[in-house]
Amino acid sequence: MKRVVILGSTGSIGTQALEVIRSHPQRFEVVGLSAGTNWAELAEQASSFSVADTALGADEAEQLVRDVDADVVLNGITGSVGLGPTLAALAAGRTLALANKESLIVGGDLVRRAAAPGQIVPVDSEHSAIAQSLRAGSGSEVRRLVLTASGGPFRGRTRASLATVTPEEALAHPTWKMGRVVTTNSATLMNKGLEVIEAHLLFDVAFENIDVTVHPQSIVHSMVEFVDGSTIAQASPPDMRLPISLGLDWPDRVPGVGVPLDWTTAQQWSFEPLDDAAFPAVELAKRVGLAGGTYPAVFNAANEQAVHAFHDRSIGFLDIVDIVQRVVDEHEPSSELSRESLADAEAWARRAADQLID
Ligand SMILES: NC(=O)C1=CN([C@@H]2O[C@H](COP(=O)(O)OP(=O)(O)OC[C@H]3O[C@@H](n4cnc5c(N)ncnc54)[C@H](OP(=O)(O)O)[C@@H]3O)[C@@H](O)[C@H]2O)C=CC1
Ligand SMILES: CC(=O)[C@@H](O)[C@H](O)COP(=O)(O)O
Ligand SMILES: [Mn+2]
Repeated sequence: MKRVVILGSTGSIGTQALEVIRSHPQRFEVVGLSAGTNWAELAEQASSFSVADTALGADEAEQLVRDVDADVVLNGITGSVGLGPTLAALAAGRTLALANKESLIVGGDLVRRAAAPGQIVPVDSEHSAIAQSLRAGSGSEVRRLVLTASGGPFRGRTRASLATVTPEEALAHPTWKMGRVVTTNSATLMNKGLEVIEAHLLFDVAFENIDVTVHPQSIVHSMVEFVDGSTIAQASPPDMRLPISLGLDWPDRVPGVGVPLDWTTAQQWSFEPLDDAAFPAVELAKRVGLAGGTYPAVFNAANEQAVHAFHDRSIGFLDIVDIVQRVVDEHEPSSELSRESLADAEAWARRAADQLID
């Protein structure tokens, strides 16, 4: 029986994790829940799962992780605000089932140094796919990682045609139902940029050996190419309950959690190159990841600011990545990597982005 704390329990990841747990009571027990501000839904969840320990906000979530004895902490918080809870889970020796990619990307080596081997289990579907594929070979046999991308709702569009798209259009993801920020990031391809950095940090593969291919069906969730030319991929219908259940019970698989593929439709799978001219976010992310230090924190913070401004209709869709690019270009990196230097870099980036937004 795995004792599980769910951070971000009221969100897309959190509610799906509760679905997995409810349907497998012999395997999992919820012992802690946290949300941002949605106290009513949090209270309902706590009552429904008989959970005594709950938290509101990132600081309380960080304390909950320290106080509650658990085997696994699922971090399903949105944004770099999840960094504190991520570090607390690692320090407490919990298995960290990580959906909150921003905490790893922003924390960088601060998070990597805090994690024991295998302590972080990726929940992000591409990184779960890579972790599953890596079981087919050893680390030294890996030549390349290939991240798949749906291409988002604007796949095939020219940059010029994207100037006037609306928040509603950006949220119409073709294959996944997710929270607002990650869905918007999928539309700008910032999500894929973030995921390239995430893959580098999780699997220690050089950026030059991490590629992106657009796969509109979101069935193949990513692939690993080995030195002998063999490529191992993980494929399943787009359903986050599968990577979530693996995050909770790694390396064991939870029977019946996902619906198998219907192979008679496999001929509809397609792959195509990413249009870097229309969607420059991935190339920018690789530069940011290579620079490291406080650059990823600035990259992500500027994006969080711009995404919120886009949804407030203060800026246009193309302004999001443009603002991120300009803030990154203005950044003077800190020489040290600490929670303080990261917080300072993020605060600077949010102010710089806000000046460009206003
Ligand atoms: N949804 C998906 O399918 C996927 C998501 N991810 C990643 O997982 C993470 C969560 O995404 P998703 O579930 O879609 O997001 P949602 O926006 O649906 O949920 C976010 C959760 O975090 C909570 N939260 C928000 N702000 C804070 C805060 N300041 N302190 C504490 N808790 C907070 C929210 O609480 P409240 O309800 O009170 O606002 C909510 O429970 C993201 O990093 C995303 O990139 C990765 C792959 C797939
Ligand atoms: C389900 C998941 O992991 C998301 O991060 C998803 O990858 C977003 O889809 P894109 O491939 O469009 O970014
Ligand atoms: Mn993903």
